[in-house]
Amino acid sequence: MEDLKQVAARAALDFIKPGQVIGIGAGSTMAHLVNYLKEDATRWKHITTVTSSFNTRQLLLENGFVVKPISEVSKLDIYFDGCDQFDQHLNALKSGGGIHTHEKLLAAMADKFILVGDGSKYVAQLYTTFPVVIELIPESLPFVMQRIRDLFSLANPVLRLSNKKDGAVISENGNLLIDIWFRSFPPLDSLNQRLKDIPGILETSLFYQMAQVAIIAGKNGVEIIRRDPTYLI
Ligand SMILES: O=C(CO)[C@H](O)[C@H](O)COP(=O)(O)O
Repeated sequence: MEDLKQVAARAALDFIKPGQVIGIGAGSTMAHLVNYLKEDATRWKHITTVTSSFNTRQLLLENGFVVKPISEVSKLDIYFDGCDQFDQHLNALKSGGGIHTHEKLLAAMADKFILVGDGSKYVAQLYTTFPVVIELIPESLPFVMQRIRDLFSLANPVLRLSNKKDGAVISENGNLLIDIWFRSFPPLDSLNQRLKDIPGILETSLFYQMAQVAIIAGKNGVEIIRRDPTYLI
């Protein structure tokens, strides 16, 4: 039997047209999407894919899809991705994977950025159960830590460490990651800019008003949510 992530992934197929350039993000929901594309390979063999994720790339290649490097693409028809959590305005936290810089790049270059997930991801407003993650250049670590503590008195910035090897997690760009644990979120509309104004910080895992559409699978079926109700899908 399909679980809800599979149901959401299957519903995503309705948005794709053969021949399109499709971005696919990270996580188990995106793996289900790749599997569904593979199941109907004759229909989907002519799509070109681009991905922010090492694991998704491996899966796409194993299943015979064309995968273009991000560095060769400036525009996508659609970017699909999961998230940790998103709210009614489709603001999303994409903190778990630590690959938000590439994810945000793909989201920004897509005509449509579509969040895909099961109903547990959809919350009235974002909770601080997930951190906001920042990617920063290694040299800036002590400065950025201090500046975050100065700017946000109730924030706890924690360097992300690897549990599979000694030392810090190194991003795909050779940088460090800091998980910023907020007791309550500062206003979301200015949070990205306040963080990115700190020299050394490259990008944050808060996707503020970026997604146009969300596909959510719940007990009562699939719901399609648009950030702007007049947006044509
Ligand atoms: O945001 C993400 C990575 O940063 C993933 O998309 C998110 O963790 C969703 O994973 P899953 O589909 O397994 O629930």
